[in-house]
Parts: sequence; structure tokens; C-alpha cells
Amino acid sequence: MTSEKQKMIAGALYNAMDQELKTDRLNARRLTRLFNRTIETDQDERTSLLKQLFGSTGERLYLEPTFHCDYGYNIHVGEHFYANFDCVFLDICPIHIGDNCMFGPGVHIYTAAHPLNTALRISGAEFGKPVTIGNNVWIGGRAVINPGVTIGSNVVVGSGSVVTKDVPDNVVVGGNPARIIKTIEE
Ligand SMILES: CC(=O)SCCNC(=O)CCNC(=O)[C@H](O)C(C)(C)COP(=O)(O)OP(=O)(O)OC[C@H]1O[C@@H](n2cnc3c(N)ncnc32)[C@H](O)[C@@H]1OP(=O)(O)O
Repeated sequence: MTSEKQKMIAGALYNAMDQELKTDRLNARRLTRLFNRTIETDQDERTSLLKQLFGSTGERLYLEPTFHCDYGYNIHVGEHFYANFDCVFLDICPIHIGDNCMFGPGVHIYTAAHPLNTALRISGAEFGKPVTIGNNVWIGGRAVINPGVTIGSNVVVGSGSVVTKDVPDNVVVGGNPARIIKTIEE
């Protein structure tokens, strides 16, 4: 039988009030609370808590507290990941982030969505879409990455952008909705 958790991760309609999912969210709240209460000299503890929280990580990762997420286990970050203060990842579905990515403060990644149909939405049924980010991506402060978006490698996302569509490799995007501003010639 398919569990609500399996449906959620697969992007199907699911019930977030399911007991297993409630327990998983409480565990993520516990780990993020412990992470957010660490002090600047607790680097080993910060790394250990993030490795317990995330689905997979590289050897080196550094996030500035505060950080918040829904489940944690759907977040996969590559080697040498950096995220500045106050990032929020709503990881209903998988979030894959490549190597050498750095995020400015307040970057929000949303995989979570709700039906547009009112009756279905207020019934509590919800769904998600995965987000994938390539290698060597710099995302500026306060950018929002919407459900289902894939961002290529060597991309720069301008501060305050709302990324609603896929982004190819080697470009700078900005604005709401984000559009290509320039191509990056290496
Ligand atoms: C990891 C960390 O902690 S990072 C710390 C936080 N810092 C940031 O978030 C800074 C993010 N940087 C930016 O947003 C920058 O504007 C960049 C990198 C996207 C672009 O910088 P530049 O290449 O110097 O672009 P430049 O200033 O020449 O602007 C080019 C055009 O894009 C527009 N533009 C620049 N940034 C943005 C933006 N964030 N959103 C929308 N449009 C933008 C400019 O207005 C300009 O438009 P025009 O050609 O019509 O005049």
C-alpha cells in the first residue's frame, strides 16, 4: 500500500495530517531548533546536526542560523555548500543542490503547492514538485525558487528574484518573474 509519505515525495496528492508525516515534521523541528540555538564556536555540532537533518550532504557545508525546513530528509546538497542567514527550504519533494553553491540571506525554496481548485484545496489535499539546482550556482538574497523549477549550472540568480521557470546553464537571471539578464562567458 502506498503511504502518504510515498505519495508526498512522488508529487501526488497527499494528506499532510498523516501521523508518520507529523512525526517526521516534529523531528525536523527538533533538529532545526537545536541547530538554530548553536553559537558561532559550535561548528562541529552545527555540521553534525545538518548531517542528521539532510538527506545527503558533501563533506563541507556551512549554513548560518537561522534555517528552517519541513522534513530535512528531502534536501540533498553537494560539496562545499554555503547558505547565509534565514534560509527556508520547504522540502515536501526532493531538493537537489549541486557542488559549490552559495545562497544569500533569506533564500526560500518551495517544493510545496496547494490545488487551485477551492474545494480540493480546503479539503486539505496538497502536493509538491521537486526543485533541482546545478553546480556553482549563486542565489542572491531574498530570492524565491518556486515548485518544479530546475536551475542549471554556473547560474547567478539576482537578489529578490522569483524563479518560476527552468533556467539554463551559464546565465544571470533576475526579476519577478525571473528573466535572463545576461549570459556568462567564461
Ligand atoms: C552568498 C551571499 O551571502 S551573497 C550576499 C547577498 N548579495 C546579493 O544577494 C547580491 C546579489 N547580486 C545581484 O542581484 C546582482 O545585481 C547580480 C549579480 C544579479 C547582477 O550584477 P551585475 O552583473 O553587476 O549586473 P548589473 O548591475 O550590470 O545589472 C544588469 C541589469 O540587470 C538588472 N538587475 C541587476 N540585478 C537585478 C536583480 N536582482 N533583479 C532584477 N534585475 C536586476 C539591472 O537593473 C540591469 O538592468 P538594465 O540593463 O536594464 O539597466
